Amino acid sequence: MINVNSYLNNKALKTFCLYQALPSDDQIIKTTYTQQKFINSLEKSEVQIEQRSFNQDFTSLFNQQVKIDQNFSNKNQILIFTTSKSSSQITFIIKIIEWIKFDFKILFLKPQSNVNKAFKNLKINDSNSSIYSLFIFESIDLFESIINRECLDYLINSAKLYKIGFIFLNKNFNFKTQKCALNRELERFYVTTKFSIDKNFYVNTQNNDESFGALNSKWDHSTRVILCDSKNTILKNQNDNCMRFIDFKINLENIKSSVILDILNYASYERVNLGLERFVQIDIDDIFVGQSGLRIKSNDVNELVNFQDYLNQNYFVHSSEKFKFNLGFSGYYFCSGNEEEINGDKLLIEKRKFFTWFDHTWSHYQPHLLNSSLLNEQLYFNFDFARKYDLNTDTFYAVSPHHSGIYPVFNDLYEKWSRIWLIKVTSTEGYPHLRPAHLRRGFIHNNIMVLPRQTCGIFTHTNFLHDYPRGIQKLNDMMYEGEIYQTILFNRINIFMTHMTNYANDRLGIYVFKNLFNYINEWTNIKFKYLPPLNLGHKYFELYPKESEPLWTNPCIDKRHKLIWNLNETLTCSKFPKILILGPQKTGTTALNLFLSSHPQFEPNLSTKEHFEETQFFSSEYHKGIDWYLSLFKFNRNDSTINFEKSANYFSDSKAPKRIKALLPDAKLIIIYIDPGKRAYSWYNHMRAHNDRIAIKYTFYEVLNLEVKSEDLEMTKQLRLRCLDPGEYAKYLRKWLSYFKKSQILLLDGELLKTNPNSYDSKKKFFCLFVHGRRKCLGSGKGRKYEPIDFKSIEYLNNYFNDSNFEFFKLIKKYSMDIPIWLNF
Ligand SMILES: Nc1ncnc2c1ncn2[C@@H]1O[C@H](COP(=O)(O)OS(=O)(=O)O)[C@@H](OP(=O)(O)O)[C@H]1O
Repeated sequence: MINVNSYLNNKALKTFCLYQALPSDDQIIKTTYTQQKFINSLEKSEVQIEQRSFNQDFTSLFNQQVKIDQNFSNKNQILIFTTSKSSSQITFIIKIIEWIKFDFKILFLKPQSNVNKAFKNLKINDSNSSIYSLFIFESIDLFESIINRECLDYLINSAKLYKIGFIFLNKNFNFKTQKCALNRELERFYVTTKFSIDKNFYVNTQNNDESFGALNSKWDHSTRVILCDSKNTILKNQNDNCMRFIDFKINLENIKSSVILDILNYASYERVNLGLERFVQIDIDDIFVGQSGLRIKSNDVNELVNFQDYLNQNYFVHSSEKFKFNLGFSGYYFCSGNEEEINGDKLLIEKRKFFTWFDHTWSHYQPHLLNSSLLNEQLYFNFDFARKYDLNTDTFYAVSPHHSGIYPVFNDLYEKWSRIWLIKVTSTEGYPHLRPAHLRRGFIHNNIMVLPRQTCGIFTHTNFLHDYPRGIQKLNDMMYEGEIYQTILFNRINIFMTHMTNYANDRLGIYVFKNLFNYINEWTNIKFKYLPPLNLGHKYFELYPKESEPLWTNPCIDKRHKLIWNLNETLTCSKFPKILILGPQKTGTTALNLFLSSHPQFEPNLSTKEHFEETQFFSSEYHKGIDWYLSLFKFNRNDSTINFEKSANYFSDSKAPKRIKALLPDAKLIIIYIDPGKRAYSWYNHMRAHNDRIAIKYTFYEVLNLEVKSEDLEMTKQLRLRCLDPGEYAKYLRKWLSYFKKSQILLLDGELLKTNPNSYDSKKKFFCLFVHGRRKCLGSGKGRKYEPIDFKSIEYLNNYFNDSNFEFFKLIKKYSMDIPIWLNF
């Protein structure tokens, strides 16, 4: 047995045991555990961790498995413990958490799991303290089955102090929620029980333990949510009767979505909180577009104005801005219907000041199908139309037909929108994909904010109640607790898409929003708000700043995207590279690039003056978009040609793994390793060769030890970091393995790449190719001649990289990858 004090003072242990929950060493010592247990727990790995973050990874939960990502910044993470991916309760709760955009992690546990190891992997420490607000267990049985659970128990002990709530799901209880009623007095929750609590409803009456007395007896409006522990095991030895434990003995799908929000809110000590405000913008696309017989007439226009008033008087009562329908027009079709419809168009223009207006292209053309001058025309003609009829287009907002050009982005549209219409905000249903709708997100590209757009069950072809696809009941179901209702409940900002014909004929647009708003008003305390599009855009990215940077997905694997992408002969799916050489820098990546290129089946990216041989797309050039990226690759001559690229800084770039995963999920990745000390020295010499002031002025050893003048310190630190950091191979390899399967990654020993006999050039002192009978070596910038590394630096580097190399060694052993010759332990 080791001395507990010294053991607990060990930094590793602090991080091991959810340090966020441990305010001081004194308190840590209260937890008693033995060394053996600790060691055991580290040995066995029975747990997998999946990191989920709303803007990091859009593929739905079960499409891919992302393990251990230490790069979590969100403070209000939810940690989900489950045995399987297929538990319907877990799937359901995850969908809601994704919908409301809270970050979460999933711990996959085997029954009887040792959870300590998983907690260690979560690497929770001082700097990311209080990261969790809620732990959700698949069931109470799973919770109880966890062995070696010191950390978990400690966490429970300190749950109240650190405000971590617990929810236990259980699928065997069929629960009805008729007794729910709205309490208007409560600001915070949507639905609560009205008067007294029905004990069978929320509170488990079996539990008579005194420690629960306060919870059970003091249940009232202010206690708010469910607290119980049927088996009386979790809280048994705790004196804390105020912990927020929630045991769901219900089937989640049977309870109201608003109750689930209440519960998440309550259990997380209000940190999972969407507030009650819901911003709603309703676009009416295709104004003036539509077949004669289905278009709006005068009475439809009057009805639309009346309905807008009705919404303002009844539902947008808390909004400082008056709600206005946002009308997307195509001027070319103005007055193109029958006589009654022409009057309708004219009346709409007469009533123009009641609404806001936006460009929907002059003749409803899809921008991606137009060349530059036609696109100009489309935008200018509509612009002139707006001026002629004095339309209120001061919204900085536009939407293109069929979302064309918005996502996948068509740079020409973005550029012309900005220039001609001063557009700053748009919306689409297509980012990252149309389905699943709850994962739709926003992004900013070329200074245009792209907001997610929601559907509300009505489309251009749904104009009559009697022929609503699969019956009107289907539409009603969507409004009453179904998808449209949930859309408003779970999205703080909603932009709905409707069409002109939805306000003519049976006026399904009015039918849907009247009933929907009424139902929400009756059953929740939601406060509807309106903001003009530009302000709404700012609000969106204020709420979700992490979404601003786009994550490009591959249009070739999404049918809808493919249809509205700028596909032509030079831009085609086969151009996407299938192999990426990731680096790190100075390991021989150029040599490998050359060797591969000389093979007739492999085609490297084109080099241009601007970026030489490396595209660096997934690191620094990402904002240029995929059309730019693809312009750097040749159109494939035949099916067997494989495009590839090498950008040696991808390896240690923090964003490259996520970006490559999103665009090229099946790519093969090549990583080359040499002794990290040699790599560091090679980089130093590379910088000297590029006349870097610091590298010229100071020796390698001085740089490593920061033995420099104070005015050079900052720059030397940067150089030192570039020398050393990419050599921390385990750290980066682990990250790549959290995004890609092991089978997609090829590790190459850079020393072998140098020494593998092919044709050794005694002058160059490296292997060179023979192409058409002539020797082809790499240029003078590769395989430089410089002084051998000094002994003190070698010693320094051996020391510096010792732990990291050992980690790397263990990692590649664990994944049964080849161990490089230079790495021996
Ligand atoms: N065949 C052949 N010819 C020349 N050089 C070779 C070859 N094979 C591997 N090497 C080693 O590659 C080192 C340069 O690595 P990179 O090409 O990855 O550098 S870079 O990051 O692209 O700048 C380069 O580093 P230096 O020796 O420091 O110049 C070489 O050690």
